[in-house]
Amino acid sequence: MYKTPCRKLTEQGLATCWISTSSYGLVGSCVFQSLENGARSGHSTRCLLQLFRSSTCERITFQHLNFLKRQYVTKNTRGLCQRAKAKQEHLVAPLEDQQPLLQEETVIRQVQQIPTLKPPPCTVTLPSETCIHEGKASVPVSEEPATSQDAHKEKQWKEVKVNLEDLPGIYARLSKIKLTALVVTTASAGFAMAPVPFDLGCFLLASLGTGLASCAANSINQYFEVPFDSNMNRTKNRPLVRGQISPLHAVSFAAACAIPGIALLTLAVNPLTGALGAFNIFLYTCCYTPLKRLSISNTWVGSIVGAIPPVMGWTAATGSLDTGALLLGGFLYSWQFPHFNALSWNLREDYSRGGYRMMSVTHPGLCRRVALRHALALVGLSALAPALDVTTWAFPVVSLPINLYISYLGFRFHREASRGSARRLFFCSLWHLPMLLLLMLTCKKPLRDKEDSAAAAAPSH
Ligand code: HEM
Ligand SMILES: CC(C)=CCC/C(C)=C/CC/C(C)=C/COP(=O)(O)OP(=O)(O)O
Repeated sequence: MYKTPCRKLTEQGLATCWISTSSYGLVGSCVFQSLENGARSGHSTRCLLQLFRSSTCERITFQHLNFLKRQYVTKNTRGLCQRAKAKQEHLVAPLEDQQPLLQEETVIRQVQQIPTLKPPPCTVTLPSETCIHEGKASVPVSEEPATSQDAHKEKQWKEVKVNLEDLPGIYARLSKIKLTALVVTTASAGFAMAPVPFDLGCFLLASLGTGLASCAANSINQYFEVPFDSNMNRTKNRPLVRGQISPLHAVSFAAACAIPGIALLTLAVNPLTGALGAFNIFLYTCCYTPLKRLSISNTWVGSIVGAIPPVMGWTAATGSLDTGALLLGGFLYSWQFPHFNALSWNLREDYSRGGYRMMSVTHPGLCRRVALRHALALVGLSALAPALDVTTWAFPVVSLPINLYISYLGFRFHREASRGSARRLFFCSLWHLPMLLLLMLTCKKPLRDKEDSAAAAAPSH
């Protein structure tokens, strides 16, 4: 009886391991965020945060890591405080609208004529002047009438406070949750297609680990692309671009997903699957993401990233990398070209504004040819499946209609090069993949057939 290579860790040991690692990371990032929120509002929380931070000022903190300095100047690091001077009231920023100021001045004059109304003295702490670790007193601002205080407050740099109930939605968008869901589906299909008895525990652990790894990869990808995403209509509302969470929070979330995810895959499934997951995070964040701005070859690298999850599903079930795993990966590899090339066709302006090197922008003919070529490749791969003993011969027949349809749309996209043909091909790709995987599962080669054919192939003594 075939024993799946799924490591038989005790359930509670495994659960403890995962819960402790990921909850530390997640709780850590939430606590950090709520402390940061609290520090802005309450003095006691500020002392607590100061305690937390001053206790770590000798040790390396996140703020010392260069890559986090880039986007946001944090308030609590000596070298990072901006020495902005409080803006003189009469100096108005060039982009500021003069109108409200004129109204304010009239209102101020009216207010000053009313003898009883004396606005209370106010002390406003300017963020750039509140280097918490220096414990600087708040900078007193001369007594101003109420309305201009509001105007003054309006001009101040404000940190966006995260409401804890918004975090699930923010994390979902950081993880590109719909893309991650389909990635996990492909990994599950790879697991289910493997020629071994189905192990539910291993299946769930492999799916969870792959999903966490995908969430981590997408979060890091978005962290690296903040400056460019802000230039694209499609991505300008992403959490980091809008400042809904800090880079430190996003990176903590990515770590809180990556560490337990890869640990689950390595310890609870098998080292090969864990290694593939870690490699894929590296490939997506450190190869594909920078390549997007350098060369059109990024799409081929991205297709490898998308092809690895079904291979991980197969290796999770079998513990080995064989032709069936590569076939599943081949399906995903080819599927991504019609999927993305069609999508990017209607995003050419956006992609060029974001400074990305995409075929649709620089090589439009190649973009359409590659999409058609790989749509047709899906027909060929479906015929290969029974030859490699992954499915029965019914699969190429039942999958032919949807493969011919996506190829037809690919042909129209290639010939017409219109927005409509591109949109139809992209949306077709979103249902074609799950449908193809479902048909593959229904046509999976029965195990006993495999054992019979293996026995028949074995030399008789
Ligand atoms: C070369 C590889 C790929 C590239 C360049 C790519 C690119 C994209 C882009 C730019 C979008 C639009 C996202 C948005 O609306 O902001 C998208 C949507 C999507 N992609 Fe891909 N993708 C690739 C591979 C994959 C893979 C491997 C999967 C899953 C197996 C996938 C599943 C999806 C899904 C489900 C959507 C719709 C998500 C939504 O509407 O929010 N993609 N893809
Ligand atoms: C196990 C594991 C690590 C799986 C990772 C799977 C994964 C994240 C696949 C995505 C493939 C891909 C290139 C998407 C486009 O990203 P993009 O940056 O071009 O999309 P964007 O422009 O919308 O940000």
